[in-house]
Amino acid sequence: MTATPDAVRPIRRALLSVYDKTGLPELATALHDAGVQIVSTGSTARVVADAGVPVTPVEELTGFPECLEGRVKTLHPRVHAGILADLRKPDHVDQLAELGIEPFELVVVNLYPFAATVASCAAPDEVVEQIDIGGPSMVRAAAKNHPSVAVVVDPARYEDVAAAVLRGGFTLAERRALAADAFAHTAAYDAAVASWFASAYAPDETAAQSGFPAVVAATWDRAAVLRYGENPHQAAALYAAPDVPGALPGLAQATQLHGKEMSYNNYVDSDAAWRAAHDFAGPAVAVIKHANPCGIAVGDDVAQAHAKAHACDPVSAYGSVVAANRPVTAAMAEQLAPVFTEVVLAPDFEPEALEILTRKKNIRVLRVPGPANSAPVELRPISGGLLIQQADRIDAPGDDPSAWTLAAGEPADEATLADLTFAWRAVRATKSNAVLLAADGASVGVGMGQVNRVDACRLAVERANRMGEERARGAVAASDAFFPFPDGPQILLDAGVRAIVQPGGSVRDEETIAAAQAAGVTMYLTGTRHFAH
Ligand SMILES: NC(=O)c1ncn([C@@H]2O[C@H](COP(=O)(O)O)[C@@H](O)[C@H]2O)c1NC=O
Repeated sequence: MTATPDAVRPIRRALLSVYDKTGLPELATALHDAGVQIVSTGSTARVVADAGVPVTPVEELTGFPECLEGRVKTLHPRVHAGILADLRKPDHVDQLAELGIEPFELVVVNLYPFAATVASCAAPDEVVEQIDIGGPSMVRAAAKNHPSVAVVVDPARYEDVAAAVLRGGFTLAERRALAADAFAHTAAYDAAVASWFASAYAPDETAAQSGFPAVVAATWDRAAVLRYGENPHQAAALYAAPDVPGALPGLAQATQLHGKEMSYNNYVDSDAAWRAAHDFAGPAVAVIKHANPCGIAVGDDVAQAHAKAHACDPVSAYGSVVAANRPVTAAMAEQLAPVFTEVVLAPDFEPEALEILTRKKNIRVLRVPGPANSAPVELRPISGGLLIQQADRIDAPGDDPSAWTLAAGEPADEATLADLTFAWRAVRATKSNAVLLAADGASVGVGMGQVNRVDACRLAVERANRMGEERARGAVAASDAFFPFPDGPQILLDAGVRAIVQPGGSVRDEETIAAAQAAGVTMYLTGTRHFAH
C-alpha cells in the first residue's frame, strides 16, 4: 500500500472481536508490544488474555453485561461512539470528552460463519442465529469512519497491522483500502444472508413455485485483469466466486502450471472444453475452438481419447483448447506436444506429462479443481437485465438410452447404441443448430452453430468426408433438436449414416421417420432437447 505520511493516524486503542481466532495471539502481542490498549469481547478477550496480553473486557467499557446468548455484546453507544467519532472534527472530540468515551483507532472484526452454517445443512433456527449483527455494525461504522479508524476483517492482514503500528499507524490511503475491503466483506456477507432468506428460508410464492428468488444477490472477487477481452479493443477481467464454505471451485480457481497468461477467449473455450469432457463417465477428451468441439472422443484412456478426438478435424485442432476429464498422461502429452495448442486443462498431470508439455513455450497448462458443471445456474446479461436459467445437465430422462423410443428401423446393436449414446452427449456440447456424426466413440464430423438444421447436416457430412475420406458412411448421427423437415435427415441418410438419434417433437416427425424407415436406418427419439446458444 502507498504511504502518505501526513495522513498517518497513530493507533492507541484497538477493539478486537473475532469469530475466527487464527493469528489472534500474535496480533494481540504485536499490538501490546507497540503500546496499544486492547478492548475485546467474550472469547476473543479470553484468547488475548491467555496469550499474556492485558485486555479490557467490553463489558467493563459499556457497564453492561453481554446478554441474550451473545446477541448483544458491542451494540452500545460507548462502543459505537468510540468507533464513529470523526477525530478531524473538534466538535466530535469535545463530545467524546464530555461523554467520557475514548476513541478507537483500530477495529479488528470477523463475522459469525453464516455461509458455513448454511453449507452444513443446519436447521433454520441455527442458521438465523449465525447472522452476525454486532460485527457488521462495527465493521461498517469503522469503514465509514476510515479517516479516523483502520478496520481489518481478514486474519491475512494481521501482519500488515503489526507492521503499521510499529511505523506509527496506517496512512489514509491504507485506511481507505481497508475500508473498501471491509464494505466488500459485509456486502458479500449480506448477499449470502439475503439469498438464503429469498430462496431457502422465506421464498415468496413465485420463488416457492419456480425456484427463482425475488432477489439474486452475489458478489464476485476480481481474480485477474486480462490483457484484453474477446477483441484487443475490449478491456476484460476475471472475477471469481467468493471462497466461502460450500462453494465449489472450478475454472476460475484453476492453477496455471505453465504458459503465458490466460486470455478472455482462452477462458471461454476452456469452460466449454471442461464441460464437454465432463459429460462422459469414462476417459474423455474435448478439442475446442470458438467454444465448439472440433473433436471429442472417449477411449480406454485419455491418450486414446485424445488421438481419436484430434483425428476428427486435425486442421481445426490447430490453436485449440484441449480438456481431459482424467489426469493427462505422458502418452497424451507426447501426442499433444507437436500440435499448436492454446490451453490444455485437466484435473491433474502426470509429472512426466508436465515435463513434456512445459518444454513448449506457447501452451498454457491448467490444473482445474472440483467437478465440472458445478454452477447450478447460468447467468447471461441482456440489455437492462439478466437471464438466469438452470444449467443444462446431461441427466434428463431422455438422456438415458433405455428411455429412448425406437421410431424407425431395427433396434440398435450394442456397439451402435454405444455410439448413439456418445453422439447424443457430444452434440450437447455443440452450439445449435448442431448435428454431430460419430463412430467408435469419437466425433467424425460436426455441423455446429448453423441457422438452419439442413445446413448443420450438410456441414457435418462435408466435414466427415473431407479430403477423400468417407467417414459419414456407417457413422451414427445426433441432432440437438428435432428435424423440422425431412430434408436435413435425408442428407444424413444419403451419406450412409447407420443410425440417428434426435429429440423428436416436430409436427413433421412422421415425414422424417418415414425417410429413415425407407432407408432402413434406425432412428431413436429422446424426447429431450439440448439447445446451446
Ligand atoms: N451482538 C453483538 O453485539 C456482537 N458484537 C460482536 N459480535 C460478534 O461476536 C464475535 C466475537 O465474539 P467472541 O469474542 O465472544 O468470540 C465476532 O464474530 C463478532 O462479529 C456480536 N455478535 C453478534 O451479533
